[in-house]
Amino acid sequence: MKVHIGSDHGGFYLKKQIITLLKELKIEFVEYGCYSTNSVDYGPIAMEVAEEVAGEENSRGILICGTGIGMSIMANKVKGVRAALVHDVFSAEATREHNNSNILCMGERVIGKGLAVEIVKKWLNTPFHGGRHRKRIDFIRNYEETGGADNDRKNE
Ligand SMILES: O=C(CO)[C@H](O)[C@H](O)[C@H](O)COP(=O)(O)O
Repeated sequence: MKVHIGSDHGGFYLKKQIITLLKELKIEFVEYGCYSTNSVDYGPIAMEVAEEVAGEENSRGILICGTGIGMSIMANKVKGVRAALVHDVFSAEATREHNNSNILCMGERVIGKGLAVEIVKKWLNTPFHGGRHRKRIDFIRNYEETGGADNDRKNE
């Protein structure tokens, strides 16, 4: 698995700490901006990471800003991306098992390093459960591809 990791200025320090973790875990990664605490916009960074993840099989993304919200909104605009904004370990596990999320978003102004590290470890190591969750993801994918034209609007 390869991890694409980026942040804006609001997530810069936490990105560096997570990169240290990825090195310790010997996980291949590519770092994207930003490269200092100078103010930048999260949109272009989220877009770049999200497009890489969407275009490369078996890759994942980690995006960090002040809250994780701007990053997750932008990343989820990219077809094939399922970005999850996560600030607890339970959700980190659930979003892998249920949503097969391929991008993890976090907010440096929301959680500390210790919790963020536990979230990343859980998120990286938890497999997708498939089964009933697969058709729910297919529903989203179909919406992306067709605008929902033939999505069944009934909940079965
Ligand atoms: O997009 C965000 C909020 O949803 C991020 O937290 C940004 O990092 C934040 O908006 C940046 O704010 P700043 O006041 O420009 O540092």
